[in-house]
Amino acid sequence: MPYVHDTLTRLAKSSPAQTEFYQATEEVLECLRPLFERAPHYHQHSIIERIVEPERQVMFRVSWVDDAGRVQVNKGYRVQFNSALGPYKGGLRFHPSVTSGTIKFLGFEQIFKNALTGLPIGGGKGGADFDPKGKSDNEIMRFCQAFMSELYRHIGPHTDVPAGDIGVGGREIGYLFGQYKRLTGRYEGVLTGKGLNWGGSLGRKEATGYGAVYFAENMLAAKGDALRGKTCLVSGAGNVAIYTIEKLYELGAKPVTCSDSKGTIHDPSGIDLGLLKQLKEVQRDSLESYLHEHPEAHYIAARDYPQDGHAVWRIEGEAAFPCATQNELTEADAKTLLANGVTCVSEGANMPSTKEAVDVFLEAKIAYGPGKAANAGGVATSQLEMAQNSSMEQWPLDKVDQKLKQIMADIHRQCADTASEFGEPDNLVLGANIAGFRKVADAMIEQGVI
Ligand SMILES: NC(=O)C1=CN([C@@H]2O[C@H](COP(=O)(O)OP(=O)(O)OC[C@H]3O[C@@H](n4cnc5c(N)ncnc54)[C@H](O)[C@@H]3O)[C@@H](O)[C@H]2O)C=CC1
Ligand SMILES: O=C(O)CCC(=O)C(=O)O
Repeated sequence: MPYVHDTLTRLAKSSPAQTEFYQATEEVLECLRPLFERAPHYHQHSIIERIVEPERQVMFRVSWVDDAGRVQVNKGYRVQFNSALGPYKGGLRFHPSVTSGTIKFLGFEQIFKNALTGLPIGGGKGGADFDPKGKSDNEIMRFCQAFMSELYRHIGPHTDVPAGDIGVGGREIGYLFGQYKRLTGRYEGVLTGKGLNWGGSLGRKEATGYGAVYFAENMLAAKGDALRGKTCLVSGAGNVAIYTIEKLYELGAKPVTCSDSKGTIHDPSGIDLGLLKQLKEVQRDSLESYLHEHPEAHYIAARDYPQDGHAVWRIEGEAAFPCATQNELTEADAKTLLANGVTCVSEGANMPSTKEAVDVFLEAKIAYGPGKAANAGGVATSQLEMAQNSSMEQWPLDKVDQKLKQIMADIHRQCADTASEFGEPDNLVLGANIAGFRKVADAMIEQGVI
């Protein structure tokens, strides 16, 4: 259909050099072809033209002073992509690779992910090209305060509610919240992922990883299978990876890998979760230190791995959980995973598989859960945090976890039903994109041209 090509050509002209954003857009638009054939009114309302354009983008300078007294400058972003279903909702990423294209791809994915949760949240994302690695606590605090000194004007509990993503965890949310409160004088649910004794929700920290594992369990159950007893490959070593590993153990599976930007750990007897948490959540150390406690484990340094792809995906296993970053799993990786007997891939990260890798999974008809469905448990639980904040309650952990489990089952059912409705029952990419898009597009039509 010409509209995919036309839209991408227009985007390339109006928003140059945003390759990750084009990749995310192309996937969604390709999936919408059969919907548009059945429902041409989406064309008449120019929904595609409107949905690929953020409602608002803020770019700003973040100036802060490092420990040596030097002034440092970074670039900050908040993209308020779509508010058809509710206030903008989505994380903040602090990583040196961040550009406006990164934030736009993440914000675009967030629209459909948030729609799939069935909760009243629109799509947004933000961040900065700031590198938290090697910074002192005081530098992190000063950066967060400087970042919020601009961001606070654009957010609010009923307009836009940021949260964490790569490089933004509980510590950063604390500093951001403190500065928002200082600037506005308001104590309100303007951020999620907050500390448990000042407005946070039990279960939010764990939710993205747990949700990705629940999603895998749903995909496997639909095929008469389960995670119990399976050897699992996990990439990343941050928030999502750690709680993916924790839930895999709880469900009787054996996670044998994790990775950070410097290298991969393969521990055939199972990743030592207590040690991983200590290294990454407390010491903020490199994974190589895992070997001090477990000299029998294998460490593959990223610099020694020049091939196309990532070391995690070349290790034998039966289920795979990419939980690090975008495009970390290539076509060659996907082929190796299949050759090694992987039958389930559930994406904790956003867009971790390249387009070619996704095609390999879809062709093989394995249980493949795309990020916008499989990792939606994090943002869904953020919305549960918003609900608790607005009613000034704190729910017990089992209530939050039951809701999370149900939300992940509902997302899986929606994706699977929609995929079947369009004649491709195994294609949850198609199902997720059409199901998410329909909700947003229908709301946009009902709300008029704005
Ligand atoms: N935190 C959340 O609630 C959610 C996060 N996500 C996505 O999950 C992914 C991971 O995010 P978090 O765990 O929150 O971030 P994090 O900052 O806690 O951890 C990211 C981890 O991935 C590793 N990593 C980054 N680049 C890598 C590379 N090229 N190779 C190997 N490892 C690499 C880092 O070393 C780090 O250990 C991202 O794609 C994020 O957008 C998705 C939904 C919600
Ligand atoms: O919890 C949130 O609001 C956002 C989570 C997020 O950034 C994501 O789903 O990618």
